[in-house]
Order: sequence, then C-alpha cells, then structure tokens
Amino acid sequence: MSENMLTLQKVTVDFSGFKAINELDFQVAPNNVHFVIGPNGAGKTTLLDCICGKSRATSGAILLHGKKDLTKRSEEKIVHQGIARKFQAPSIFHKLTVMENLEIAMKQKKRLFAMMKAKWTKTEKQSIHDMLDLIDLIEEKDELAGTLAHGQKQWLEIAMVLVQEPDIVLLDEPIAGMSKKERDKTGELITKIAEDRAVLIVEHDMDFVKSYADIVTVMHEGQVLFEGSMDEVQNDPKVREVYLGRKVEEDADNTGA
Ligand SMILES: Nc1ncnc2c1ncn2[C@@H]1O[C@H](COP(=O)(O)OP(=O)(O)OP(=O)(O)O)[C@@H](O)[C@H]1O
Repeated sequence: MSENMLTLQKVTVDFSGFKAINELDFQVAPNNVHFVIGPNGAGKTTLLDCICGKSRATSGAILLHGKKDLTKRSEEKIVHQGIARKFQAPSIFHKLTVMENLEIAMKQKKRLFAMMKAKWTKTEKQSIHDMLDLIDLIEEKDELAGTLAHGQKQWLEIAMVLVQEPDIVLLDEPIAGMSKKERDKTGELITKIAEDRAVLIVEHDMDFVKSYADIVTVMHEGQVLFEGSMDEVQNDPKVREVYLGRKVEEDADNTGA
C-alpha cells in the first residue's frame, strides 16, 4: 500500500475561540484526485489555508511524506517543500504573454543565485513547452494572458503552479464560472496532473466530483463526516442528512426549479 503524501494529525484552527477545524485527522495519498466537499462553513477553505500556511494551525501536526511538520513554516517554504495552491480567482499577469507568465512562475522556483545566471536551461525550456502542451495553449503562447478565455486563464494558472513541481496541488473550486466544455477539459487536465502527484480540490459541483474523484472527503463542522468513493458518499445517510439532501433543494432553488 502506498504511503500517504500528506497527513494531518489532530489539527485545530481556532479563530478567537471558534474552531473552524477541530482536531482533524486527514490524509492525502499520491496519484489521487481527492475532493473535499461539505456545507458552507464546514471548514473546507480553512483546511486548504492551513495546509499551505495561509492560516496557522493552533495545534496538531501537518506532515509531508511522514516528516517535516509544516505548521510552523512560512507559505513560501511550504511551496518550496512541494505544496502549491491555485486560488479561485486567477492571478495571472494580464499584460504579459502566456509564455512570459510561465517564465515568471519558473523564476519563482529558481533560487536567487540561479536566477542571476538568467538563461533558461534546455530542461527548463522543455518544461515550459510541456506545460503549454498540457494546457493546450501552444498556439496562444505569444498572446497576452488578459485576452484568453476564462477557462484558458484558469489552465494557465494551473500550469504556473505546476512548473514549481509540487508533489501536491491544492485547487479551490477550479471550474467556477466555466462552460460545460471548459469543465470537461479541466477534469481531463486534473486527471493527467494526478498521474505524477496528488491533487486536493475543494468543490461544490457534485457532477464534477462524481466524474473525476478517486476519493471524496465530506467535512462538517471542522471534522471529517465521511470519506470514500462518490457512490459511497451519496449513499451515506449522515451525508444525505447534513449536506446532499439540503444541497439538492438549494440547487433547485438557485435554478428556479
Ligand atoms: N479568519 C477567520 N476568522 C474567523 N472565522 C473564520 C475565519 N475564516 C473562516 N472562519 C469561519 O470558519 C468557518 C469555516 O469557514 P471556511 O471558509 O473554511 O468554510 P467552507 O467550508 O470553505 O465554506 P464555503 O463552502 O462557504 O466556502 C466559517 O464559520 C467561517 O465563518
């Protein structure tokens, strides 16, 4: 059995007495597309925040490859150690080309000394080309990033995360605002990404989760309510009671059904 890549042991995130995450035990295994779902306020974003160092765990440990407790490390250090996050809103440089955006991401990975040498190595050039190929933006490489379609901007940002060669990629609602075609393409991209690393995704769109999940964790009140395949999740009475049952009604209200 493969060793877990990331392990959270009794992690608590306490905001002035309110525990958004409460003694959470949680694992992410390599090569898994791992979704986190749950009602509003369940602690999903806080989970990503404390893994990437944006919020601090008040107690507990976060271990990468069974060692290196990340709870005291800076966000920058955590990225260097192999965990990279893409936030919901794209933060690409609109006035730079697609290629230049990827080059900037690549430079962030290089250490200052290496950066001063300036020239790209053959391997780095190949890596940028592979990324453009992966996100299907080779033809658009010289276009300004600001002119790309919404989905293409999101894929570019995913590629900017990937050139940093993370072991784990964290994604926050990656398909928000996308067309059906863009969603399908994003799902395929995520599946490919997970061939070499783990992908942990917070998502509200259950059809998307169902199509691409290897494993689904349902959170509720800062803890794991249930974990398993999407079929198991959908058939679990506790999950239906606190989340999926309510969600079906909410989604129907939102679409006016
Ligand atoms: N910085 C903060 N200070 C105080 N409370 C916070 C802070 N960040 C989050 N919370 C609270 O922690 C709880 C969990 O929030 P979180 O954003 O992690 O939930 P979520 O599951 O991602 O919800 P949603 O699906 O609505 O995004 C919420 O009650 C939220 O109000």
